[in-house]
Amino acid sequence: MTAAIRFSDLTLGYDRHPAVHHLDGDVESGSLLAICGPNGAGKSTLLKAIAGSLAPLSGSVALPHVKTRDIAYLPQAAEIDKSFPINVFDVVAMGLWSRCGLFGAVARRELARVHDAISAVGLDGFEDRAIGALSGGQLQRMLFARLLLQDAAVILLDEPFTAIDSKTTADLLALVARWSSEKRTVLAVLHDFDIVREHFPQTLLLAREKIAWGKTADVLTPQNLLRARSMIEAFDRDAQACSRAA
Ligand SMILES: Nc1ncnc2c1ncn2[C@@H]1O[C@H](COP(=O)(O)OP(=O)(O)OP(=O)(O)O)[C@@H](O)[C@H]1O
Repeated sequence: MTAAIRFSDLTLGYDRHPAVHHLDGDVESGSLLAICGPNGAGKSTLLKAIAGSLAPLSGSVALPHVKTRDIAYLPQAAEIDKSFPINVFDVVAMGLWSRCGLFGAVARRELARVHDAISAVGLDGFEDRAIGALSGGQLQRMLFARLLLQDAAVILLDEPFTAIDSKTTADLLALVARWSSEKRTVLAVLHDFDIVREHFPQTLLLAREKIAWGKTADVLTPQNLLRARSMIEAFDRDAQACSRAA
């Protein structure tokens, strides 16, 4: 197997308070991996480290065959500033930044690609709409259009279907399936186990450390889920350092 992402004794945290402890393992290139776990388990923290926006406290996360520009990251909806005065077209066009530069003009030939991406997520006619005037589902469709244009080898999705209706979820899951068929590596933080069981062959169950990682049916067992919950409930918020030896 070729590893797209390699975790080596990875410990992550904020102000030296660990949030993810001693994670080891490889994410296989082209795999479709769900990251599950209770609130506060460290799932978003892990995606941020893979995206390169959070440096490890110790250990490493490596993407041996992937350039930084080849990672696309969809943050949680709560992290998007909807008051920013920008329209749908311009947000989606930002998906081209690795080719045009962040503030570069979109070349004429690229305009069609932006329109195609907007169309692919069902937002035809919304090009000039300010993002503050989009519904939650429309906003998520727009962000998926941007991901489409990024054309990345590794795609990180943080709770992509939270508060999204079933039709929009189904449409966006079809895009995830398309990315997977194109052999891209897709990691998604998800709370809906029905979606995970149906659409994600592999799962990492996290509760500040790895509880289980492998085939989804083997990971999402009542025993593992109970263990994950009790790990989070037992967590000492004031702990300065990891209690396990590195
Ligand atoms: N910027 C930050 N500064 C300090 N602590 C943080 C920060 N972000 C997250 N944390 C803490 O790190 C721990 C893991 O948070 P994280 O957001 O990764 O969890 P999660 O599994 O994604 O949770 P949820 O399901 O609630 O989104 C939590 O205890 C959280 O309070």
